[in-house]
Amino acid sequence: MSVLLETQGLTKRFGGLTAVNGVSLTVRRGEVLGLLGPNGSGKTTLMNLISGALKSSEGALLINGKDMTGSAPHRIAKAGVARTFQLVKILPSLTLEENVMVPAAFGPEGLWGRALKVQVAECLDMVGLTSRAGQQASELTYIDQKRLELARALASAPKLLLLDEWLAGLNPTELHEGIRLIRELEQTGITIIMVEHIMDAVRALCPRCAVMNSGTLIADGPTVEVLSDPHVVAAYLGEEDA
Ligand SMILES: Nc1ncnc2c1ncn2[C@@H]1O[C@H](COP(=O)(O)OP(=O)(O)OP(=O)(O)O)[C@@H](O)[C@H]1O
Repeated sequence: MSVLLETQGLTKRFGGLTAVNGVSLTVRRGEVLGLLGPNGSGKTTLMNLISGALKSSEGALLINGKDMTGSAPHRIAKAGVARTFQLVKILPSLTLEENVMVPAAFGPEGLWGRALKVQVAECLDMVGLTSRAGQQASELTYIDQKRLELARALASAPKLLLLDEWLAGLNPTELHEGIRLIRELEQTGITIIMVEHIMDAVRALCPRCAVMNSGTLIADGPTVEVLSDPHVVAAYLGEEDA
């Protein structure tokens, strides 16, 4: 598997606070990487650096071998990165179809006409929302809002999908559905980095995980090994285990 994403000593300072501190991470095509760590350890900031929402203070970001350090979010999106947010971002007054149409038409793919229709239909189908395409987004349940957000992220046909606690807040049945959905996505060959606190989901979906603490990467390896590392368990995961 070839390398899709590489961060080299990526660092982000907010005034005197170093939120991400020299993180070097390599993600290969088709991998599903779990990004773990206690609250405030820098996971979302790292996702923001990868998506271009934040510019790094130091270090480099390479996507598909290309140096994208300091690039604007739309350039990084064009390079194949899409994301979901911790707090769902959908357009409540629009239909589901329109919600997906917006990023498909105005995102890096810039689709129109028949190609746009096909892409919207495929994305809604991938997340199981085809039968509700014409419904208004405000009418959706929480899990369906999450599905829609995922469809919006998929609209730009990303190579790398960043999921920021996409499974958070789901009840056990919904969680089961959510895990199944991510597994289906994985089978399409897409590369995924998922920030996740739900350890059952991490075990089910991520063969590899990386753990952050106070902005620093403290573990990176096969999930079984990382999660059973006594230091990781005791210091960072014990209280979070679901
Ligand atoms: N825009 C900002 N300005 C100042 N400080 C920030 C900013 N964004 C994040 N931080 C700080 O950076 C640190 C890392 O935050 P971050 O949100 O990346 O952690 P996290 O691991 O994603 O936490 P959580 O699991 O709670 O979402 C925290 O101390 C946070 O308060």
